Amino acid sequence: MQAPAVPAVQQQQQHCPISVTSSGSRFTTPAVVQAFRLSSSCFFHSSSSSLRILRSRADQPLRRALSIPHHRIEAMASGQHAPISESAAWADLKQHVKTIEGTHLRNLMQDNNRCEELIKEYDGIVVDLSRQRVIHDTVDKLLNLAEEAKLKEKIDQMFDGVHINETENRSVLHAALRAPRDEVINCDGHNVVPAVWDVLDKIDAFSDQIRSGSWLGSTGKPLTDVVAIGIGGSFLGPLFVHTAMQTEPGCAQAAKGRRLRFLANVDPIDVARALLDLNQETTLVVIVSKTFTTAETMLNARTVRTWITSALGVEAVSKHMVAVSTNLKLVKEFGIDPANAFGFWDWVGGRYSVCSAVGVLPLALQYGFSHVKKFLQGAWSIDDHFRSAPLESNLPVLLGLMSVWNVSFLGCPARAILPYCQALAKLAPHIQQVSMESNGKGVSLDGVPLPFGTGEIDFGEPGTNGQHSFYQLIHQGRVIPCDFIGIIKSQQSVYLKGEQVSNHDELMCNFFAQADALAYGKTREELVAEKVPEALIPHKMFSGNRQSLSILLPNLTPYTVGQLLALYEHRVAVQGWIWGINSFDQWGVELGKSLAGKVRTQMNAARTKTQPLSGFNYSTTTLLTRYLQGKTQLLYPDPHDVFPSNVLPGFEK
Ligand SMILES: O=P(O)(O)OC[C@H]1O[C@](O)(CO)[C@@H](O)[C@@H]1O
Repeated sequence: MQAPAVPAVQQQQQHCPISVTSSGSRFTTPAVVQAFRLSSSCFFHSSSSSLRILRSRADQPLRRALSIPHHRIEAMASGQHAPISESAAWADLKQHVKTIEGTHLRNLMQDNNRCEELIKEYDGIVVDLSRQRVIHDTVDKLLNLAEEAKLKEKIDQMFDGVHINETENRSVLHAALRAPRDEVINCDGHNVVPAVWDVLDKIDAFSDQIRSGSWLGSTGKPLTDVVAIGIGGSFLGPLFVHTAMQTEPGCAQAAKGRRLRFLANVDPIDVARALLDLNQETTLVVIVSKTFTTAETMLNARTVRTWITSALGVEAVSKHMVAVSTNLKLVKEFGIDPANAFGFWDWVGGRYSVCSAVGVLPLALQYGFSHVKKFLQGAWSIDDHFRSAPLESNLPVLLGLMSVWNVSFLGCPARAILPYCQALAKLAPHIQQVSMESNGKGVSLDGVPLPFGTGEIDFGEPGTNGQHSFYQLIHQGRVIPCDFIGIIKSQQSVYLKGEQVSNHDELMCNFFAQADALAYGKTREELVAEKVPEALIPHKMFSGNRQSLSILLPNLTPYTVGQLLALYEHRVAVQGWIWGINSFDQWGVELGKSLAGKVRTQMNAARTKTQPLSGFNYSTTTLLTRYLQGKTQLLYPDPHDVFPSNVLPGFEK
């Protein structure tokens, strides 16, 4: 690795007088040097004499000489951190963009040494970064940026249980959820690993009771079907892992005769879909909510409780409903025996909770705990790598840095997640939440508006389906950095006699082809050589030079699913730490929730007392009025229970 670049301010220092005269005052050398030191650091501290000088009325020539804007001096004085974009490492990367703009991946890919340097491997996972628009220097400069952002310290702080989620005053310890029994991970002075394993052991025993039939429903029948009710992080992660495990032969075998459904949306259509063909007598309902207050989840929980009790009576709740939450008080108030509740902790963020009981319970019920344990072990393999590997060979760090490079320097705010594996169909929706809820922020950790955009717009579909959908835009329209994810040994094997390749090989041919198509493109010369008519040449040209990265997994087992999950989770955290934001809160979801509450109150008043709407703008009033006048709506007051009635047309028996 190269030596860190000389920070811009230090370069200035070489040209700047060592003492500055301002309004007749002469500043001493140490003050100027100290100011230089402060301005070259990402972290600014108050109470230094240089700050007092800089804030004084006589400071203007000095500030100008140091290129420090007044608002920054004030921020320094109040203890705020400078945005990373004011660092020398950031400026150096901005400058470096010009060098990269003079390159093309078509040429960069010919440098085998470069490619070799950019292909990384850990615990069976190969990450190929050679199709990123980077050269050796770029990686060095990104590592300088990581150093400037104190990335290593941030990673250590996370694993040390420091309250890095500052706005909620919480630790961020989802890694502890998959730590081996003998690991020590402290939060507020206590090792949390034993408590994690208490819950895992409880899930192991409970899932075994359900699966073996030693726990029966209220009418004495085995509970073969599970409906997990939850939304956001209490849904997307478990759905992703379930979808990935469903077709894995060992898991499929273990799940024989069982069904796992998810109910997330408050839309009654989702209720109908989740309950279709299920029988209350053989159904176990798991209510999953970290807070146990989420409006959608709680209405769905009450709805399904009614579905259970209307058929089996109120006493059936104790046999047919369990809960996963950090709020065991509300679980009890809901009517679920605390003995049938599986807890977790406020140091687990909702979108990082799939390795807590949130995911482990429904998945263990479906596949048995032993399979889920392997998933946790896979995630821990990456956790351990993340906390201990040097940054230059640390997979989540490198992935995160590449994303920062693409978003903040190459101007590509979106990212496509393209698994060439149908079992990973729910990876992109899950990572959408992990990434966008974490990093879609507008202010720094200090609450200061950031002068650059953060976060990525994540979307994706499995290949090759995506190829027949949005890849046109990726090839000839906008530049969207792509993550290609391929599997060496498929969960399923099909080879038809007489076909050139097996079905999985056919899929993977596309995986390999797409990355090169994006990188190389197709030139006018190539088209001319192919005798393409002149009029069509502009339409058939591909600029190429479109970056992607490839992740190759040996197979798709619970273990590698865990690895993939942790890889993305930590990558997102790396991005957030570089940008200087809090990736672990989500205040941006609150406003819409509270406005929905206001609409709910008025909706009820309008339906029950035909009260006129008030306080809404013209647009909302018009649409709400039209909605309320609709003839197909339920009429209040006649709140008959939903089940068994015909309010779910098409699904009644
Ligand atoms: O698990 P809970 O508390 O019901 O929250 C569900 C989801 O709602 C959010 O708070 C906001 O969408 C997510 O962060 C969370 O995963």
